[in-house]
Amino acid sequence: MKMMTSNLNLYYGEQQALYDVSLEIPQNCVVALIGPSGCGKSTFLRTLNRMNDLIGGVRIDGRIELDAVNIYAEDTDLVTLRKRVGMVFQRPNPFPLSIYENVIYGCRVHGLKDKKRLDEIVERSLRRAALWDEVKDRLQAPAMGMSGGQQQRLCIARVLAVEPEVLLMDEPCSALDPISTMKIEELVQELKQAYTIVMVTHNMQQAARVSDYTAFFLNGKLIEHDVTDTIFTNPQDRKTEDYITGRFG
Ligand SMILES: Nc1ncnc2c1ncn2[C@@H]1O[C@H](COP(=O)(O)OP(=O)(O)OP(=O)(O)O)[C@@H](O)[C@H]1O
Repeated sequence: MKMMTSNLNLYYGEQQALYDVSLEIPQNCVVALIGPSGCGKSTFLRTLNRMNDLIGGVRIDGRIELDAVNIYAEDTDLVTLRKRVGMVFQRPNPFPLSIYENVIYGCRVHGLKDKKRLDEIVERSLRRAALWDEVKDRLQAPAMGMSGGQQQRLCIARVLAVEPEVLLMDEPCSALDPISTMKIEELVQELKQAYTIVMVTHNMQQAARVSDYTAFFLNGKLIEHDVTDTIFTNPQDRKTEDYITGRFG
């Protein structure tokens, strides 16, 4: 898997939200997107699997390549793209279905029916999402009855069930308590062995703890990106330094 953006600009109607963003996303790494509110982190994240297409009046130019193919090409199949590049949202958003049905939701959409195969996928995905032991005896229980942290891991299991290559996470811990947050952070560390993860976070300690690379955005521009340790100990740009030392944002 090789993903990169080059000279990416995005406009909401007349208003430009991203300026000339060029970023490479290395395989089997965690890339953290940081920056003050409104700087374009979520907008950038959503371009990577074309979720912005769902918003009226959005226009982009520049390129986003997945394995050297422009994902904004006219013949891109969006269902396949979003299967390869899955997304986890800020607030856990399970469907009002059982735990089991939540996990295999995407597989059903893709037409899979074989019960034995679906059972395997449920177990494998819940194990990968570090949730299996907590729910294996109540797979038919409603997902809405789980804790917020469990619901978020269920949403991760739901994405993993369709075997993505890239996982986009938009502040996946912002609605969670500290213990659930720690579990998700540990899980992200595990998952990067098999997946590539791009994560928006407001929390700089979290970026420092879990990511390999960090990209700092300000006013729609990518100011600086580098190995996470370098960004936090020896940033090149004064604006990055001001942000990570808490002078603004
Ligand atoms: N659906 C939309 N329609 C119009 N403008 C939008 C839309 N979504 C975001 N914007 C604008 O684009 C800019 C970037 O917003 P975005 O949500 O990407 O920033 P962010 O860094 O993720 O912020 P936060 O950390 O607060 O979530 C902002 O000026 C915002 O107002």
